[in-house]
Amino acid sequence: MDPRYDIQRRGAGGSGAGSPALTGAQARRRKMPPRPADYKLQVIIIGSRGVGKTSLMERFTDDTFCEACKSTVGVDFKIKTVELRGKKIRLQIWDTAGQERFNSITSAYYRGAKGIVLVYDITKQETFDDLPKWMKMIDKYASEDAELLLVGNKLDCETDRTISRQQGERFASRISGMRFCEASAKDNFNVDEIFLKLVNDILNKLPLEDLHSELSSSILSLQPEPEVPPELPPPRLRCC
Ligand SMILES: Nc1nc2c(ncn2[C@@H]2O[C@H](COP(=O)(O)OP(=O)(O)OP(=O)(O)O)[C@@H](O)[C@H]2O)c(=O)[nH]1
Repeated sequence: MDPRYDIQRRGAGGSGAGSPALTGAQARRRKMPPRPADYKLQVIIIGSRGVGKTSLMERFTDDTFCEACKSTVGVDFKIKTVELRGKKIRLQIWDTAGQERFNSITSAYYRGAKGIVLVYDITKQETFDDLPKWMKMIDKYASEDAELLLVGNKLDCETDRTISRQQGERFASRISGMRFCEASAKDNFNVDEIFLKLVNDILNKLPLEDLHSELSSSILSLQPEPEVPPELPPPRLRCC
């Protein structure tokens, strides 16, 4: 049994030598502290303006969709805890601005990401043509072992499609280890799969020592975490 949970149960149950036994009602009133996450992972979503990066993140974290989203300025993030393979994983998802003028800000977030979701819009040729430019950003700023997933978004707009599924697959197949899928943030199609598959691949790839260090950093972060990791610039503001 994982010793961490053993310690927590003893604390919460109060049945140790020095603690008086609780009545049933007292025990029910006393809340069990939430089980800490086993791992903490960061993933980043990149791609050209308007492809649906924010929409994919918000669909996954809050199950919401905004028809008229404001463009992201700089970066934003959301956290979602998922359970996978019996482990609790605290996923920090960084949503970046697609506009090139923010590249100097967004590039700072690549390094810590264990997974990168590169998004294009299946109805907009230019967002697909931009992919090599995003790959250059990945090569320059991301960790070499980051998991990569290419996503063709807006699958609900099939009638306006300009990029075939085969084109997306072909692009991904030319990049070592890159996975591919099509999705729709609007219709909530394949959105959970994007993030869960990525997390699963990250867990598969992490060497044992890394798993242990991810684990210890989770154990250490028992106090509330700062809204923004201190070494990073402040999150984006939304503009019209
Ligand atoms: N039809 C359809 N529209 C979508 C989908 N995902 C996003 N959109 C729309 O596309 C527009 C841009 O979405 P965002 O999520 O803001 O795109 P983004 O990539 O974050 O854009 P930037 O922040 O400017 O880089 C919005 O009007 C969304 O409603 C989708 O799956 N289908």
